[in-house]
Amino acid sequence: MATQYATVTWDQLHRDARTLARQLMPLMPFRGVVAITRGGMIPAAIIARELGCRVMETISVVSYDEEQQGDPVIVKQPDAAGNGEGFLVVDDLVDSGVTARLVRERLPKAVFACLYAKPKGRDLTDHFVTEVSQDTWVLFPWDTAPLFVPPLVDGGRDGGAAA
Ligand SMILES: O=P(O)(O)OC[C@H]1O[C@H](OP(=O)(O)OP(=O)(O)O)[C@H](O)[C@@H]1O
Ligand SMILES: Nc1nc2[nH]cnc2c(=O)[nH]1
Ligand SMILES: [Mg+2]
Repeated sequence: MATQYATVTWDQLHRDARTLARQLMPLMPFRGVVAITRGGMIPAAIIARELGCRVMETISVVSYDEEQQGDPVIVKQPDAAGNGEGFLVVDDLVDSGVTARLVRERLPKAVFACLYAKPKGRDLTDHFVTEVSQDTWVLFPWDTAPLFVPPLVDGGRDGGAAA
């Protein structure tokens, strides 16, 4: 169970996706990009734009219900990617590594990249931008919304420092 949360803004996500694309430039060209849905779709689109990739495929793995992990199942196959040769697989993050392991079994020849990596899953990704601790739950911009926080003088929590 996560003991802390890290909020990623749209700006930060875009910067991190561009940083990852820069890391991947030496591996060009790719035949296409495979996004692990759903979390990998926006990072994959940003990276495909930076690398000039027009061919995009998806693989859908279902394993989490909120923060609770179950057995992973591929509910949509990446048929256009064959065994992954020449393809770049993109996800938002690796946590336990369960999703990445299953996708790598399905696409053994692909290069795997994600924005954020927790220690347990780090070795399952070929590339990542930032490591976060295992007990941190990353909140992506599509998971969150800006909220009104009452001023301290009105009895509000410390919205800036403690949020
Ligand atoms: O390394 P793991 O422990 O497998 O966790 C990482 C996976 O979990 C999240 O996806 P999720 O299953 O929540 O689905 P979503 O992308 O559709 O939100 C995240 O987007 C990764 O794909
Ligand atoms: N949003 C989100 N989904 C996850 N799936 C596995 N770990 C995480 C995480 O830290 N944040
Ligand atoms: Mg996911």
